[in-house]
Amino acid sequence: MLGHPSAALWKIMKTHPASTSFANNLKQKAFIFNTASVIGALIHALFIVLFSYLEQPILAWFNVLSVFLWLSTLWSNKHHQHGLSAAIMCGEIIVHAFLATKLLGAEAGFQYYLWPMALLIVAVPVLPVVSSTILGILNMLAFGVFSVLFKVQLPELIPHYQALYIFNITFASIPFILIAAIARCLFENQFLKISQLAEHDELTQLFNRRFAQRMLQYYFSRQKFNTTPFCIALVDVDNFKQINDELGHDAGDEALVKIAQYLSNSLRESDICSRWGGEEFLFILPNTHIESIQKRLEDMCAKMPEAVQIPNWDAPISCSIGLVQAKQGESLEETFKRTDGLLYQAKNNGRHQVVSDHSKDSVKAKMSYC
Ligand SMILES: Nc1nc2c(ncn2[C@@H]2O[C@H](COP(=O)(O)OP(=O)(O)OP(=O)(O)O)[C@@H](O)[C@H]2O)c(=O)[nH]1
Repeated sequence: MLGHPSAALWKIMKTHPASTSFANNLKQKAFIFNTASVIGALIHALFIVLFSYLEQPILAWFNVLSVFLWLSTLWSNKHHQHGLSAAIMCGEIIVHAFLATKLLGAEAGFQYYLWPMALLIVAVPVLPVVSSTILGILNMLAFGVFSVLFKVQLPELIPHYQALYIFNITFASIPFILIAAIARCLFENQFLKISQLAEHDELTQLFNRRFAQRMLQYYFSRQKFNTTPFCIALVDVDNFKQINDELGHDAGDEALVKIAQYLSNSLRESDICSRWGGEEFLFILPNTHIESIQKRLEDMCAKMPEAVQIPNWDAPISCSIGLVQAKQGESLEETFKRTDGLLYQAKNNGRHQVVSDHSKDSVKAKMSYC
């Protein structure tokens, strides 16, 4: 069973390899790993020169091998074998840090490269979380052991050590910060994309019913402690079936998009305009009394036929609205039932109007050209 949302997403991506999320995911991983491969190969090429200068032939020759290993990860990245790339990089860094700290001592600072490696392997999801955490811990264990165990082996190199130490700390910390920044950007981007998909209606780009329901629950839960009034309006497009029947479903969709734009543009920024389903929309209007909002909705309703027009359709496109102000102590279901009842009245009264519970006897605010 897939309990966690990311597990569900992972399953979708695996079952539908052509999906955008899967392609984006591969692209992002390939970008991170290709960057790591190139930077890794360059730094190790630099180390060949450095170790030759320090007369450390074992380390110089090992770095020749390292350059090939890091370049070989470009091949595994190309074939989306990022787990293999991570294993090669991780293995190389551990052996390299071991050799360098053993031969030069921990003061040379080569063990610090284990930090960005640990971060890369844990932060970028190329291996299952347990394996990557174990590998990350292994890197950090190696860091601790090498730092404690290996003392300076070649005292004559001491004048170089400060420069070497600063060089290593710098080159180890740059990828560390970079990986953290990339991981954060990816997380934020993906979070935004997923929230956008989860909370918005695909056709109209308005908030969807799920989001509106959550917001309704939020405002109702707050109402117990807060006396700020808020209103709800249920908006239903009039005779929409005719548009679909006569012009086809695509023209109907086009009309819905235009209607949605018009409705949401007519509200304040703090109001929530959602697609409740089909040709029905729900407004949540916080911090507002019914007296002030009713006039605005009447205006919106009156101007709609002029504002919303689609090709080959001369009949006015209008809507009917049921509007209520939430009452203290009333449940969400009861309030919603009232709103639905007023919308029903608006339809029965001839459509293209706002009916609210503004006055005691449910004032009907009928538009001049109904
Ligand atoms: N094109 C399109 N049509 C939709 C969509 N969702 C619902 N509809 C159509 O909206 C129409 C709703 O019809 P009805 O419930 O009879 O309502 P109506 O014709 O608007 O009549 P009244 O509400 O009584 O004024 C149906 O034809 C649905 O197929 C959609 O996403 N796209």
